[in-house]
Amino acid sequence: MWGSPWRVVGTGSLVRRGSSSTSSRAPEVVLTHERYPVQRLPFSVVSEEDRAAFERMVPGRVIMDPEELEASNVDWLRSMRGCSKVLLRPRTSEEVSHILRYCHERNLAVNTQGGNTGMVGGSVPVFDEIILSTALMNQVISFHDMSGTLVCQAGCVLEELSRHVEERGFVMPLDLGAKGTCHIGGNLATNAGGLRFLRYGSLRGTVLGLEAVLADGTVLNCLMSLRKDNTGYDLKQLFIGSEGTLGVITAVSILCPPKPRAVNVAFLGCPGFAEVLQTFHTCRGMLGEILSAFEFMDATCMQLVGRHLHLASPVQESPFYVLVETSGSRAEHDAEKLSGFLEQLLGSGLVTDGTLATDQRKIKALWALRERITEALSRDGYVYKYDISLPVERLYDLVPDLRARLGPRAKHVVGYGHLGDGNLHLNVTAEAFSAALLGELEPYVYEWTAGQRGSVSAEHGVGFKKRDVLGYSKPPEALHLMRQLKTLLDPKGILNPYKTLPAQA
Ligand SMILES: O=C(O)CC[C@@H](O)C(=O)O
Ligand SMILES: [Zn+2]
Repeated sequence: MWGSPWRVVGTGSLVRRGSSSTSSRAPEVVLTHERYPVQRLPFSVVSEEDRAAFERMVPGRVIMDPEELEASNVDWLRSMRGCSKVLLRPRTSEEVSHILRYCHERNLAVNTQGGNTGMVGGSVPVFDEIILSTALMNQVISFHDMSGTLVCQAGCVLEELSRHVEERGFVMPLDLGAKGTCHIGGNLATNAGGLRFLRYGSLRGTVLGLEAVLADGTVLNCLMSLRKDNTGYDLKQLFIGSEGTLGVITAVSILCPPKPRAVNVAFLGCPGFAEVLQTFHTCRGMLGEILSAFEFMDATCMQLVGRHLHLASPVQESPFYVLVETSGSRAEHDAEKLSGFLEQLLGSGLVTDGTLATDQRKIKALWALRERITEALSRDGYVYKYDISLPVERLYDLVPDLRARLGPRAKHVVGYGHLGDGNLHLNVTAEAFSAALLGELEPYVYEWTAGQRGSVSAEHGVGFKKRDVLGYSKPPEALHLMRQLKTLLDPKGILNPYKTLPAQA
């Protein structure tokens, strides 16, 4: 019987707290330019006179204290370290404009930073770039109850926005593990994907407008709230996913869908990846439009979540686990549909055990198992991260392949991710960073991905770490056009240098 194996687990946290340095044995982070071959570009060095000028622009918000700077010079993964000596905290677009106009004139490089939760080194300086933090640009400007349109400053924390719109009967179309820390501006700048992608699609579709400050200080106000605006080039799209290299996003207008009245989550154990795929196929067909997430993780992920975060599996040990979420409008009807469907899965052998959660606390606990894998991995050692898009039927092939290839040189090789979006998170952990291990992983992983016509970055972006592998996913003509756009919008290249575009020979 389906009824008996269902068990529910205790509540878990959905917030990515602080940096991953929670482990007491976290090794010192070496300077990025010592680990990777990169030359400082000829930008000016911040002088006393510059500091005094910034102090006039953002009084009391020019940070030079080394301890405060430390948190912004090092990325969340503790894999990159810049050596910026100045962090600025503007409150308004006007202040951002004054700062950029000045930096443009003085040829000073700027690294925009939101919550600093990025995975590809895009949010931290590589050398001594000025850090422009959006932390104090955290005001909700308006919310329109009729349309569900939220307009806010770029530094609002995603989870706070979620709360704001949920109190009004709507949801943010974006949700991700770092929600307690990441900023909406950073989400747009990286075109973050996350856990609701299957349901609400890309941010490119739900963002209605934005305001950005260009490298020379020009404020580009495209903060529209219209569903339809077919007036030529859609300039906001240039800034979405540009990772702070074309302008600084200062405000956002985003369309929030109505909050689903009935959310249910099932957590299932599957005997193999073929069964995971078949379960997805069946879910799509049977659950139809109420299917809102389909995530998977392998057994090693579950072991690490147990070992490092003490979260217990709610189902019997299995080679794979699947999290299925439904979001609909009729609570009982949806729960019945899901439960009937799951019984069928169990009967067919696609699933060997499962648990169903219909109340908020249990739903959160099940999501925590999936959302907190990143945190568990960060406590396992140094993490090599790959975030790739692949044809769904090939999604897991690379994981056993790498396990065999790397043998004991890797501590763990895991695969998990947004199966419904064809997005694998392939992570390899080791005791410490090793250039030799990196050399075995790259370009192998990227060549393999390109061989499947996949993308070397499904949702985490390019940042610093992937800038030289874009050629695996984009033709030379596209890279050339990207560079031309960069030159047009940021002729001196002061905005987030060393990121997103391949290094020039
Ligand atoms: O840590 C990772 O590799 C993935 C992070 C995030 O995109 C997730 O889906 O949990
Ligand atoms: Zn993800």
